[in-house]
Amino acid sequence: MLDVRGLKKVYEGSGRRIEAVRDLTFSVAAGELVCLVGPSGCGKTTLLKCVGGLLEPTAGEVFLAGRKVDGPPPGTAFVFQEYGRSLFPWMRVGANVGLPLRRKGLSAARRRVLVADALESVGLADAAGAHPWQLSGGMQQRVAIARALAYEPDVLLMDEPFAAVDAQTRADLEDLVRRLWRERSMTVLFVTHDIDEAVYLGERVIVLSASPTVVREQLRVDLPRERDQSATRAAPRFAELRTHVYGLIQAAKRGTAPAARDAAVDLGKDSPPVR
Ligand SMILES: Nc1ncnc2c1ncn2[C@@H]1O[C@H](COP(=O)(O)OP(=O)(O)OP(=O)(O)O)[C@@H](O)[C@H]1O
Repeated sequence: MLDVRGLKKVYEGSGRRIEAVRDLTFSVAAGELVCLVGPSGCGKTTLLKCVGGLLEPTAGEVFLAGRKVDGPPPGTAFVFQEYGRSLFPWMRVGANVGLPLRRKGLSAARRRVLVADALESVGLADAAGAHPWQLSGGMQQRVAIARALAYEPDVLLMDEPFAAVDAQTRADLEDLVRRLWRERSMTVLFVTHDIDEAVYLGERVIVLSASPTVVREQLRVDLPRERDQSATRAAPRFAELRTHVYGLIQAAKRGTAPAARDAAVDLGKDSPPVR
């Protein structure tokens, strides 16, 4: 579905040259929910923008459903971290959610159905007439998710979408993403710097190195498909996986290989190979 091959991104300008992403290669299968996790500043946002066609790679290529990405691909929706900036404050919630649908050339009646359905999916059926600033941060982020859903994307790209909400709201939104992923059979690429969030949400976790970024390891999350904030996070396997990823991230920050004991943990034997 999604193929990232030899992706490199160098920012140049004002006499500075920053190699944000060095050489990234990985694939995401159709209908997979994959979390990308890495140290702060390792180029996660840069990578996601390249995948979403918002930024041109310096080298390498991104393919989506077999087509090379050279601009925002149809069928792809973004949810960003900064919901406050991604919703238009002067537009009501329903209008915000329906805005991208205008590009699809749908009838007004069909747009109304999609907007209502998306708001219902995120538990905000009653909020269509409100302005974003009348809602809490968590509700605003649910509006941003509804806007992405209304577009009926095949691929949902999420860039640290819950970084700015409180812990309880975050847990609810994590469960919302897993539910919507299952119900709508979307491919989801979810970027986070939060290790627990990556392991809780993902069917697979791709761990990135520090910048300039490469894939450090990929591991399959062999937790039950039905996840629960209490039971899953208390499971020994959850602890094992998060400890392993934590070790990788710490080693990435130091620029060293992970400790031998940690590397020996039986993890991700069925993971796709890192190419
Ligand atoms: N437009 C830009 N111009 C120049 N440098 C940039 C630009 N955007 C990002 N960078 C640099 O590229 C590197 C990676 O940044 P990026 O935002 O992609 O990382 P990140 O992993 O998403 O960060 P964080 O975890 O803090 O959100 C950083 O060194 C950053 O300063």
